[in-house]
Amino acid sequence: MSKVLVSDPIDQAGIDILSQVATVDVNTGLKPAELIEIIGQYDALMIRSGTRVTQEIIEAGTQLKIIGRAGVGVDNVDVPAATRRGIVVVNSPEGNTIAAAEHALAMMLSLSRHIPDANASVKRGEWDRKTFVGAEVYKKTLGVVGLGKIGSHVATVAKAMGMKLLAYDPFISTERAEQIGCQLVDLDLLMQQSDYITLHIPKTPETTHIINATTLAKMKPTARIINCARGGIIDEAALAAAVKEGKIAGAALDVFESEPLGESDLRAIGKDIILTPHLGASTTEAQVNVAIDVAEQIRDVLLGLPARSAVNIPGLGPDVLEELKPYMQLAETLGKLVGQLAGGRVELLTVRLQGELATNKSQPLVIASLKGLLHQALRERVNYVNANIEAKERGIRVIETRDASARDYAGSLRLEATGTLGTHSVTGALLGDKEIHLTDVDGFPINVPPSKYMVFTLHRDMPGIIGKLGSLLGSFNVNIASMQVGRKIVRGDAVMALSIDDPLPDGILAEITKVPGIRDAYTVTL
Ligand SMILES: NC(=O)c1ccc[n+]([C@@H]2O[C@H](COP(=O)([O-])OP(=O)(O)OC[C@H]3O[C@@H](n4cnc5c(N)ncnc54)[C@H](O)[C@@H]3O)[C@@H](O)[C@H]2O)c1
Ligand SMILES: O=C(O)CC[C@@H](O)C(=O)O
Repeated sequence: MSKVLVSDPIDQAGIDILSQVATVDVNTGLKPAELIEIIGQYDALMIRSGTRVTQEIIEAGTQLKIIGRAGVGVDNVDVPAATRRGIVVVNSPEGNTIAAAEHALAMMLSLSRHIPDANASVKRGEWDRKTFVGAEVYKKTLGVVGLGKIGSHVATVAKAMGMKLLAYDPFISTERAEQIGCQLVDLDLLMQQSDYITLHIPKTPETTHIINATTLAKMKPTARIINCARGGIIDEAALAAAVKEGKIAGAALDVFESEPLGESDLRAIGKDIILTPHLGASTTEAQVNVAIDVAEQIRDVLLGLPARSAVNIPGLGPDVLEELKPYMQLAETLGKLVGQLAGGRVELLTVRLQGELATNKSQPLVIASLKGLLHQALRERVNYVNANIEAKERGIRVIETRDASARDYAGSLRLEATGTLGTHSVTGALLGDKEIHLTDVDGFPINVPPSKYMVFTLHRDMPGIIGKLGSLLGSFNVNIASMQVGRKIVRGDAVMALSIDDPLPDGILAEITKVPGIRDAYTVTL
């Protein structure tokens, strides 16, 4: 049975799902060295934001197939390192959207009405109605930085509260922003004109300290800023100084450059700064959503099924997978075949989508072709996650072409591999939408279903050659299951495809090429 380590607190609903297929160990609060020590026994790791999955941990996780992040941000996972190792990284892109958006809205209202400090003052026995005079958000301008899932929900609710909306998001169309009721502006204008600014962007090299002393200086002295996205998007030292010096009216932070928050000037500022300990996703509803979402994906991957929200398998969403799955199997088989025919080191792979297939997304088919091509060298180490990287690292160039006019089959796929030993090509199609057939090898038309063990020959089409090959294989006790010859002209060059019941014993390939008329022979395991 597979083993799953859950290293941050997750809802029981997730544990129940994982337990259907695996032994689940919940072991939270581990130090990095402790995690490194035990991770080697596990097939899957499920985390929230508390566990930092570094390259070292990934390298120690020799059995790991999947890392599941019960939440949105995967910035606590070294995704490139996981990808290199072929480990799928999944998240829950939508499970806590509402929770995080509502936390940002709560922060905005708490800031404008000083609720945390007013509450603390009453609890201390005071009745101070002067210190806590607030401001209304109605008719004020909210600047939303990042108009994705959370930013859009914040904007929609804020609009209903009568706020005017500005947004900065270079990857969102004006039409989309207008649908939500936002005017798209650049960051400078947003900083200058907003009364409240709320951040909903990922932490990337571009967004790190995107809010700094210079950008903060552009804000109105009455304006307030909220960060429920990621620590490090705001320069905390610059923010503390801006609030302390009255350059801006206040700030509310749920996330920090380093978590848990250590020594910080932010703690020393009174009612104008509100701090929460990364609570954006901490609602009962969100925790059930993300736990179920991610646990289901871990379960599926452990059962050999695809994950629906893998962050490191480009272009392989659930809809694409469903539609292209049979063609991906075709691509992988053709990749295995052409790689073995080419032998040696392949330098160039040309993937041609033909007929109906020409209108489809090519990326999944390229990934599957590369997975097949690299199987010979990497075996189980290559998968949909790392096939592209492994190919790049080996210097394999990929060219994608399309030919919608190729109509022999509804849709077909042609792979051509050029390597140190020459060029070979194979074409395949699906019969009845499912059954894989090889329809061409090295330009010679054939029509055979691939089988596990095959032999291909390039020979002259002449009387007696098939019989001689049959007798030779028979003399070595090799049983032929099927045989087909493809030729372009009578008594010209031809290709023979043989399916055999067992692997070809060592040394026989050389004997085959000694048969008069046979120029080349290849053995293939699919
Ligand atoms: N506090 C929490 O507990 C909590 C909970 C959930 C999510 N989050 C964080 O909230 C953030 C937003 O999550 P989401 O689900 O809305 O993500 P999302 O991917 O739906 O939206 C992010 C938006 O940011 C935009 N963006 C990317 N780079 C940008 C840049 N340089 N400048 C401006 N815009 C940019 C994208 O175009 C996208 O529209 C993430 O950082 C996520 O990790 C925090
Ligand atoms: O795990 C958490 O509680 C935080 C999750 C949140 O930061 C996210 O990115 O989804």
